[in-house]
Amino acid sequence: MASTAPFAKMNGIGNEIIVADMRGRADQVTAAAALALNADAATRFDQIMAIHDAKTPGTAYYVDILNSDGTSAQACGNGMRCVVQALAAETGQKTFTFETRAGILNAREHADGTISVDMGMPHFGWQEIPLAEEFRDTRMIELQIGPIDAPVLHSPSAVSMGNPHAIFWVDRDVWSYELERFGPLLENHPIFPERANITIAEVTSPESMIIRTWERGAGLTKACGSAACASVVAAARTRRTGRSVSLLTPGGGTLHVEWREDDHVILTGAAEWEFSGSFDPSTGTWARDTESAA
Ligand SMILES: N[C@@H](CCC[C@H](N)C(=O)O)C(=O)O
Repeated sequence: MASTAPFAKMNGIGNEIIVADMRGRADQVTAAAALALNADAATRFDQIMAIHDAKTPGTAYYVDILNSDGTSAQACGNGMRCVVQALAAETGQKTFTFETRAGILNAREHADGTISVDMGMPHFGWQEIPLAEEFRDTRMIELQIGPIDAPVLHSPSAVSMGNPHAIFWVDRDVWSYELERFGPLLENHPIFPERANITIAEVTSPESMIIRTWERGAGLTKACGSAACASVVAAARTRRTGRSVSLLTPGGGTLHVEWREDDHVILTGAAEWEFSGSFDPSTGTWARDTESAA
């Protein structure tokens, strides 16, 4: 294997993450490597979080995010928690400032091992999300799926958390919807020029909801952190919940999201290491560390 980089297979409450250590190197994880890693059951992932040397003074690292289809993403809340856990274990530090395509973000590991990531401010303008046509009010946009006179899902809220999200509100079991069928159609709908992450959300109280997400570039996942943030912001904007909400996700894990009065959205939850190895960032060829678990 040529010029390998260390990686850790991790998960953020079930969101499958590869944390790749690209520090001290000038190359990138290629789309071909992402596709190869995702094709192997042992390294199948939803996102790769590639940690690079910092580009901007005041930040510790630049984090590049790749979806399992090889495309780039601006934000990944669950992946950022995995990055923090890996770096905290290595350095003993508890707080970090990162740069991503979406901008600078801060994160902290708490004494109980949970991690909070400041996901920045949400954006609601149709050009910021982006949408393909003008919607003055993105709390509810015109979009539906299913029969025209009896849509199965309709009128989602649209939000940017650095990446595009559409939240469809439902009042019955989120599992009763065929998200695996509707997800790809909605992700690639012409209204979303950069595609979108598609979430079905059931509000269960002013402080709780259940969500399922079809992720742009990754499909159905066990959790999506930026979708949790987008769902809470959209729910609070439409007076469905308050600004501090716990979310049950498909993997059975819980995330907590607080939309602070200063407009920043804080995502809190757990992260878990599974095993470590090394890989070729240009091809995805990999080997497991011999002392690794599982
Ligand atoms: N799993 C992530 C979101 C990943 C990015 C997304 N698929 C996109 O392309 O925007 C999370 O935890 O936020």
